[in-house]
Amino acid sequence: MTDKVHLGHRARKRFGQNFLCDEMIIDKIVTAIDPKPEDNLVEIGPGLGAITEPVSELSGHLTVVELDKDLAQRLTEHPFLGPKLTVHQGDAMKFDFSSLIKADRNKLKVFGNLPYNISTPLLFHLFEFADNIEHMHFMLQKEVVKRMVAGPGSKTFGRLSVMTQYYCNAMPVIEVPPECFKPAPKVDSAVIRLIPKKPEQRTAKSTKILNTVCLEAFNQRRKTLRNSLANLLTADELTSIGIDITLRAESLSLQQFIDIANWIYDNKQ
Ligand SMILES: C[S@@+](CC[C@H](N)C(=O)[O-])C[C@H]1O[C@@H](n2cnc3c(N)ncnc32)[C@H](O)[C@@H]1O
Repeated sequence: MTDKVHLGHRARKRFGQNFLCDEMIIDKIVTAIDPKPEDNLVEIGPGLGAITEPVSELSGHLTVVELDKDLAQRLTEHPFLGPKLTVHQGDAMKFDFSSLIKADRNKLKVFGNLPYNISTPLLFHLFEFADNIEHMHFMLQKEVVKRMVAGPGSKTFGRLSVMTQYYCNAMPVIEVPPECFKPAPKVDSAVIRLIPKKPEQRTAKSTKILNTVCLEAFNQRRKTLRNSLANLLTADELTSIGIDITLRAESLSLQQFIDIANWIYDNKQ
């Protein structure tokens, strides 16, 4: 039970609270973020400030978005940290990250040890702001990181892989065992670096359609594309785009997913 109380705060499971307590890992994360005074830094879920504090020492200022009212208040009132922070108490999944871009401010550098229970929808929300973001560093479940970086042919290649790689160049940077957190999660963790691609590299005419194609294709991943995509296109239509209808979703490249989505956009809208 005592494991659940860290720095006088009882961890709330519903907010996905697992606080980092390993100085070496914190150091590695801060080195990966490489904070500078001119940076427009944003942390999601600062919690008790494990990463916030060393980042603020290097940057002088950062914005934080924290859902837990007690933790947000604790940070605001913190004698040393408080003055260096702009604290937004609220849900990062509803936060308009573009509101932090001001004429005199650089693109955002976003980071956080994310609440694992909402990490996928939160990542999708952040992808919407790809044009406002320079880079992101997130601690996630190692399984999620594996899925994000998986390529065609891999068992973990799925919608999260396609959508992550559509928006960003993604690379795992640090592996983190459970004992580096209080309380310790039941799973291994890893930090991923995400660098949004330039708008001209993101050639889907509708990301909504791209997402739908992924949902349909991977929903029944053991089926061939002729069957799994039957709700969206006929076998002839798929063949006309150059897709082998006897393949499964896990064999398609990112570009082929984009080609299918753009064909639907051009012909079925
Ligand atoms: C895994 S903890 C990380 C805390 C701290 N950054 C650390 O590394 O020790 C996740 C943090 O995200 C906060 N959180 C949970 N859901 C959130 C949401 N929807 N929006 C913003 N913050 C959230 C939690 O309250 C908690 O502080």
